[in-house]
Amino acid sequence: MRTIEIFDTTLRDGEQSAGVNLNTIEKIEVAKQLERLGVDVIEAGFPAASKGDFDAVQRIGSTIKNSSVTGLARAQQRDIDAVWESLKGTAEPRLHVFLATSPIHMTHKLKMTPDQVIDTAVQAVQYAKKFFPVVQWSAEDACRSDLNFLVKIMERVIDAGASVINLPDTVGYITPHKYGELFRYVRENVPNIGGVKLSAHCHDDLGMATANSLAAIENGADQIEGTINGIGERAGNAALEEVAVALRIREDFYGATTRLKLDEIKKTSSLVSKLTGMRVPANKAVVGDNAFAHESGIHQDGVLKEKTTYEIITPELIGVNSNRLVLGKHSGRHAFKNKAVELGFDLTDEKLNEAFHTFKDLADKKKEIVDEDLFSILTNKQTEMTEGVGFTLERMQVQYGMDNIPTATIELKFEDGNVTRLASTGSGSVEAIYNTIEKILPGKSKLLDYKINSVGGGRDALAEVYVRLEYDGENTSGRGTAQDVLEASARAYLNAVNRSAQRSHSRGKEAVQASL
Ligand SMILES: CC(=O)SCCNC(=O)CCNC(=O)[C@H](O)C(C)(C)COP(=O)(O)OP(=O)(O)OC[C@H]1O[C@@H](n2cnc3c(N)ncnc32)[C@H](O)[C@@H]1OP(=O)(O)O
Ligand SMILES: CC(C)C(=O)C(=O)O
Ligand SMILES: [Mg+2]
Repeated sequence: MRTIEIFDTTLRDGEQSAGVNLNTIEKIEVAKQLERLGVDVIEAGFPAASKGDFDAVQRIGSTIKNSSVTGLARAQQRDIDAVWESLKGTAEPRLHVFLATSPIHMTHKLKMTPDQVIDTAVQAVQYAKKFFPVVQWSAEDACRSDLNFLVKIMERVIDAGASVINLPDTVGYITPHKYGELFRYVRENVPNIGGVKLSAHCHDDLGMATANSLAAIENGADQIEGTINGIGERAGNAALEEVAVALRIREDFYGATTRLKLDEIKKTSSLVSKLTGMRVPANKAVVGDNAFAHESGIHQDGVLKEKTTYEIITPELIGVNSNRLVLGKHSGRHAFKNKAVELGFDLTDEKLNEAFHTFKDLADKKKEIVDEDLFSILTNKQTEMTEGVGFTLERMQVQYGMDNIPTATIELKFEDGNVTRLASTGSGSVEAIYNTIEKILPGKSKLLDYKINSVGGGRDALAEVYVRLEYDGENTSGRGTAQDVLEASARAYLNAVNRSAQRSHSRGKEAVQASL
């Protein structure tokens, strides 16, 4: 049985999803969960893109021990240096460097001739090899590239030292049969390809990312790139959980496996969904809420008689816990801590204690506490921002009546301890809240997007709100959880503003350090 390496790019290509913006603490949590899932490589970011990306890659590189960590670079010394600076202390620093090879990209975007593209790619790989033991080179837009040109440039970058070659379907254009042919063709025609790993990187613009990845495996790909829940640029990337579970369920056909611990899939999916605010559709393969639900009589009858009539994947395979009722208001710290560990959290005693109090408060108000509630409480605690930056919601009162104008009165505490209380109206309760908050805040803000989900089920479920804002000219996003939708809405707004404040705070600290 062949083992396919899994290259996860949730934190790089996945974070390129419109509206997704993870901070360093959140990225570290995702990376730790990817490590538990057992991915071979974590692409942690694009260090040259920003100071925030650089820091996140550096911190992930020093935190993660059981997966390789890599960073993306353009074929430029500056970008390669940034990846090296961020990863040089790690056990096996890896570089992922790319350059487009399709006529469309070379002509219109890079404004380079094919020969210039070859020279640039070769120089970048040669330069990178001075530092990195493993260099992966990607032919961006490989699937719209001329085959002979691909063979020629691959031969040159392999000579220059690239040991992994990725053939991305950057715009999700190719079909499974053609993608398979591409892998076979380069294996048979690039003279120095022996010993080089071939990687597939698919996008889902035509809904074929998983099928294309599997076709690549059938035709000799050694590594599959993708993201959790298939998030990513435009329609997203190949969903790694789909590829891995397809390999397991159709082992008979593919004869290939991965090192993933499949029972960590559900947890990883929930974490990525929660932190990015990108909800997994109920009908999504493998991780959707309905993936194991049987609705119609004939199906239910079949499943009751024999599960395999309508179930090809068991919930247990991906770590779905059928025992949903776990803790209640009479539970103590030990049971809570056990459950936190079982759910994959490693909080400090102090944070665990704070999370326990939040759980107890919720248990007083809510009939049943389910895994989703605990997951939400613990993730919020684990990814909580540094104390003392931003604004705190002290009090809120909202008046709503069908014949009245909704009015919100809000008290916010500033970083320096000052408290401001104001009231304002709006056409609805949430708008009244946001108008009031905007009046109090010193910066100028504009709401760009608002989403609300319930956590778990039942009429007393927690509400989780995601917002995207422009605050002081910068795009930011935030999330808030509370039992009341209005409180969750206010908390999400303030969380977005505080994340923006924290970024300016870090920039300010760096400027002071640089001037010393
Ligand atoms: C298919 C993919 O997913 S590619 C990865 C996409 N990810 C990102 O873009 C990460 C976020 N990006 C950024 O922060 C910025 O775009 C930066 C910091 C990388 C670059 O910013 P800027 O220097 O302002 O350039 P800008 O983004 O406007 O344009 C990209 C430039 O890189 C060039 N370029 C694009 N790809 C490559 C490459 N692989 N190698 C070398 N140059 C490249 C473009 O031709 C363009 O050059 P030009 O300025 O000479 O026209
Ligand atoms: C940078 C490369 C690998 C990429 O993301 C793509 O081509 O889709
Ligand atoms: Mg991509």
